[in-house]
Amino acid sequence: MDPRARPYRSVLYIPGSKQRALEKAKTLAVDAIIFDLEDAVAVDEKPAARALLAETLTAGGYGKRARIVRVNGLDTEWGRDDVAALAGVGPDALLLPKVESPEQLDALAALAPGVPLWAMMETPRGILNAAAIAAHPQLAGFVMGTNDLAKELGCRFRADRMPLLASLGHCLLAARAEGIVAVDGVYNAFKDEDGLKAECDQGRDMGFDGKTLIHPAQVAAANAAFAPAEAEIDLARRQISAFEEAEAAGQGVAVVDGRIVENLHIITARETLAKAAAIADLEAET
Ligand SMILES: CC(C)(COP(=O)(O)OP(=O)(O)OC[C@H]1O[C@@H](n2cnc3c(N)ncnc32)[C@H](O)[C@@H]1OP(=O)(O)O)[C@@H](O)C(=O)NCCC(=O)NCCSC(=O)C[C@H](O)C(=O)O
Ligand SMILES: [Mg+2]
Repeated sequence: MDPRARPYRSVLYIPGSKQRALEKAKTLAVDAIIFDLEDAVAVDEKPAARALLAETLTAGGYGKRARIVRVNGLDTEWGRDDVAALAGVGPDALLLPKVESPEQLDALAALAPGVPLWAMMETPRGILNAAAIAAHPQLAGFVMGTNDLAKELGCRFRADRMPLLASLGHCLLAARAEGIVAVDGVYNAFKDEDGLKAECDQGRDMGFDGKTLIHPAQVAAANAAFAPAEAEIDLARRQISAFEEAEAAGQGVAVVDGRIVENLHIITARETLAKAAAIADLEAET
């Protein structure tokens, strides 16, 4: 199945230790949830969070929201127990942090056969190996870990994210080459609506499928930024109709709003309409 067939506009992290937030998520209009056992959970709380998450996911109640579990790295004392407890409770994917090589995914795949895997891209070595990681046969998605990446690079946080753009673009190339999902990193200042909107728009402009979020207040902005706008849907329809008319008249090119429309634009137009339909389906059921 095409991993990009479903929307990933809003992908909300929830610390696996926070029962109230785990409940709250059942009411939020998110496309996907990352149930986190890694950095959002304190060391002393990890075993209890793992047990709570296994119980919570077994009980269900998350509707059509994609359920992604971020386990601890397999080189930590918790990683293997996380996978043992959660691979069997029906997650839509397991997310491995700080992936640097396809061999790390092999190790996770051996513990979770058949479960789709996602990779956090957040270290310089991981970014450099993005093409090989994206090509792993069980991999379905990348999540950009821009906090860890900024830490590793020693760069400053800037509104335009200039220091991170090479890494973001490199991972997008790798994801698109393999047809997997690519979700942008988090925006830490969760009360800054304007800043969040600007960063969502930048991620959408670059080609990301959506944005990872840390707070419910961020959901609406991400859903809006990563959905096709009404004007884009209208243009897609008009392009398809004009191109079909041109083809019927024996021509390979149409003109819409003063711009040429060729077969390649029709592929994009159809993808826009398919994405809008997938979002409508999801919103009808969550
Ligand atoms: C940032 C927070 C610590 C803020 O928490 P809090 O002060 O409790 O927020 P509010 O009081 O405004 O909460 C209002 C209600 O919303 C619920 N809530 C809060 N956050 C979430 C959430 N993430 N998911 C679901 N529900 C949430 C509260 O429970 C309140 O509910 P109610 O009382 O019933 O109305 C907190 O938001 C938080 O912990 N966020 C997640 C932080 C996190 O997951 N961090 C790790 C991921 S980021 C990262 O590591 C990325 C990557 O690896 C990298 O390197 O970049
Ligand atoms: Mg991280």
